[in-house]
Amino acid sequence: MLAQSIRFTKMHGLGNDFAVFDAINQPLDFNEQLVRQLADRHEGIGFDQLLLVEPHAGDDADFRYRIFNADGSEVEHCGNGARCFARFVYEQGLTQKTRIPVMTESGRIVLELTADGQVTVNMGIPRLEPAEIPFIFQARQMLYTVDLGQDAVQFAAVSMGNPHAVLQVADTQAAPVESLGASLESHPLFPKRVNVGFMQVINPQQIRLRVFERGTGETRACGTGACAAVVAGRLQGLLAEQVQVDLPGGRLQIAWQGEGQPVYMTGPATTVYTGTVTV
Ligand SMILES: N[C@@H](CCC[C@H](N)C(=O)O)C(=O)O
Repeated sequence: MLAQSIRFTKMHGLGNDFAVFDAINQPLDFNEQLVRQLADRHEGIGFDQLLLVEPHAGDDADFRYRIFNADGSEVEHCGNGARCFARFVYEQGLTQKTRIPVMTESGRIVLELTADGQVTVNMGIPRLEPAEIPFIFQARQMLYTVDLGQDAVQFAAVSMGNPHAVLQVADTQAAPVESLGASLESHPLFPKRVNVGFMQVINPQQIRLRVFERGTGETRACGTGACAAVVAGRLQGLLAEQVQVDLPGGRLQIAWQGEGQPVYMTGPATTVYTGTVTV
């Protein structure tokens, strides 16, 4: 096959980094192996996720937003990526709108570029039934206990379009993010694997959070993880409607009125550089 040079933009949301590709103006054909190769931080571009901007057929959204983890798996949603997606389509002149409806694998979300340079995303309504996460458990519970061999762990399970387990910890600095994150990520009770958040409640308006992401490992920030943690914390009566989430890479504002309502996420989206890569 002939080598092809393709344009991309390197972006990040609080240090959760992306290569964003415009698949409207250039022909692209990614597969799992190519994504892994491009994600390699020594031999590729290096990123946590690859984001694809595609046309959307239908008038319910302006674009199709696709997401691939660094391990090549295609996933349903990415919150930090959604903010970068909005900045990308606006900066590249693919839209003049500042309120942009996009279609993801898990449904329609709305991205809004705000006057202060931030991006607010209506992240949709969280799903809590085990089958919707998906999580193999008979009935919905506020907290689930799962045996991991020597230890039993307790967590809340939330789908923000993608699956999350949220554990409460006394101190995120001391939390076993790598070891426990990896064991839960691929636990057989989560047939599509899971993102694992470690949440420290500072007060009802503030949490600290570290996330071991499915298909990537620990990232500096996880937008859907921040939403899932606030949903889990609110359902347990620990958090207020507006919560500041402090991640290793910086701060997100999350707002959730309660069950049946969408979650709103606000934070920055940064363009780093534009380049070409030959594949
Ligand atoms: N970094 C993301 C989430 C990316 C997808 C996730 N790893 C998954 O597999 O569901 C975010 O900001 O939400």
